[in-house]
Amino acid sequence: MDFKDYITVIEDFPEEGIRFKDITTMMQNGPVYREAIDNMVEFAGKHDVDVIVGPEARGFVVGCPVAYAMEKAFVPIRKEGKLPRETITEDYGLEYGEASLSIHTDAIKPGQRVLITDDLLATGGTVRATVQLVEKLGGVVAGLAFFIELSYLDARNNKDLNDYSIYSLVTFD
Ligand SMILES: O=P(O)(O)OC[C@H]1O[C@H](OP(=O)(O)OP(=O)(O)O)[C@H](O)[C@@H]1O
Ligand SMILES: Nc1ncnc2[nH]cnc12
Repeated sequence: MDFKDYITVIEDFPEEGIRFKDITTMMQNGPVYREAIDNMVEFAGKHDVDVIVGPEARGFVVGCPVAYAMEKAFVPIRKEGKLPRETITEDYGLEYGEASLSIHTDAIKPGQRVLITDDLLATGGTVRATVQLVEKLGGVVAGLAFFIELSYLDARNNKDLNDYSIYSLVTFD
C-alpha cells in the first residue's frame, strides 16, 4: 500500500509557499484509513503505551481510532481556551503561524507512558509543545506517530525531538 497515492498536495494553502498535505482524501477511503490506523497501532504495541494523546484537530482523527483499537484512554490537547477545567498551556510556532495549546492537569498521571499522535510532522512546533505538556504532568513520552513527515524540515533531528522514537507512514522530501 502506498499511502502517498491517497494524500493530496495543494500548492499555496493556507498561505503562499506552503505545499499543504491533505489527508481528507485518504480518509475518504475506509480500508486505506483503517490500514493507516492499524500501522499506528502496530507501532504503539511495541512501546508499552498507557495513554494516547493528540493535538486538535487532526491529531484527533489519528489518536482516537488508535485509542479505540487498543482500548486505551485518549487525551485531547486543545487550542487555549477550549478545555473547561484546570489546564496548563504552552505557546508554540508551526509551519504557518503560532498559537497556544492546553491540556487538563488531571489528564495524565505521573509515570504513565504516552503515545503522541498527529497527522503531520512539519517544523515539529506542535509536537514539541505537546511533549512539554505531557512531561510537565509527569508523563513519559513512549513514542510519536504521524501519518506524514516533511523530511525537508528535518524536525526529527531537532535537539528537542531526537531522543524520541518517531514513526511516520509517509515521508515527503
Ligand atoms: O510540525 P508543525 O510545524 O507544528 O505542523 C504540524 C501541525 O500543523 C497542523 O495542525 P494545525 O495547527 O494546522 O491545526 P488543525 O489540526 O486544527 O488543522 C498539523 O495537523 C499538525 O498538528
Ligand atoms: N504542509 C503542511 N500540510 C498540512 N498540514 C500542515 N501543518 C503544517 N504544515 C503542513
